[in-house]
Amino acid sequence: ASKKFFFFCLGPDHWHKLYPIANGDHQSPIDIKTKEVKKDASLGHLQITWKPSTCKEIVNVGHSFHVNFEDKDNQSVLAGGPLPGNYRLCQFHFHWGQTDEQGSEHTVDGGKYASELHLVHWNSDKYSSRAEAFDKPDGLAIVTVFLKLGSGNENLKDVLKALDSVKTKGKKAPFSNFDPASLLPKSLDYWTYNGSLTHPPLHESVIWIIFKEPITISSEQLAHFRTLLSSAEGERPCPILSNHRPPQPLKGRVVRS
Ligand SMILES: NS(=O)(=O)c1ccc(C(=O)NCc2ccc(F)cc2F)cc1
Repeated sequence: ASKKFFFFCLGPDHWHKLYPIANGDHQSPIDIKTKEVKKDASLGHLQITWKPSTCKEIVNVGHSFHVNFEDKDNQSVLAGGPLPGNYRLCQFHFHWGQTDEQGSEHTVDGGKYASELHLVHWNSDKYSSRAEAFDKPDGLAIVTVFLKLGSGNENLKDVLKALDSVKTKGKKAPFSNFDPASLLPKSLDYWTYNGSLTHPPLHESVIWIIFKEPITISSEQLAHFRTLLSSAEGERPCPILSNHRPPQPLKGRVVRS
């Protein structure tokens, strides 16, 4: 595991040596070229049922932080849109950059946002756990919200405050009764395409659902993300200044809306 973690830290250009799928045909993120998006009338509305009571804890995973949800039953689920059935919410996390001018993983017509929120769900109709679902082509559905540099986001305050209790790698703290729907934009119009996890093990197991409308985040809130440490308690502090993978080749895939 430490070898894998070491590789992780070498950065995206080295991952293919340990994870050959990094050069696969369904890698994420991608640049969304809006003129090449295909309108698909068969795509329905998303059905989002997230229960704040299933929110459980916040964890420093070394390269980011995860807010984990209780996923032993179908209380917080996603369905509709491009999905064949129910997908259970298991965690959300953010990606950010060294400066406010970059940080998102997906880009739109080459444009980068300051940050990107991923709400990770697994196919609980077909698989019995997230671990079983994680490497299956229809295993995961990740709802994505762009964060545009602007005024402070009131709904991020609780998450940012909780960050102060998980500063160092491996630390976790209780985090309950948070409503992830408070981080959604007004419009639920979305793009969708098939891709992968954006960092190792890079499984090509993700149905991506990306909202077109961003929410906002302030420069101070972004700076707060960057105070998170990849170092463990007692080690020399090493801030996580950026954790976003650059866009990958589309390889003939079609983005639909
Ligand atoms: N940035 S992203 O949204 O694309 C993303 C989401 C989740 C994970 C993850 O949990 N990886 C560890 C992991 C944990 C368990 C498991 F079974 C497989 C596995 F990849 C990686 C990337």
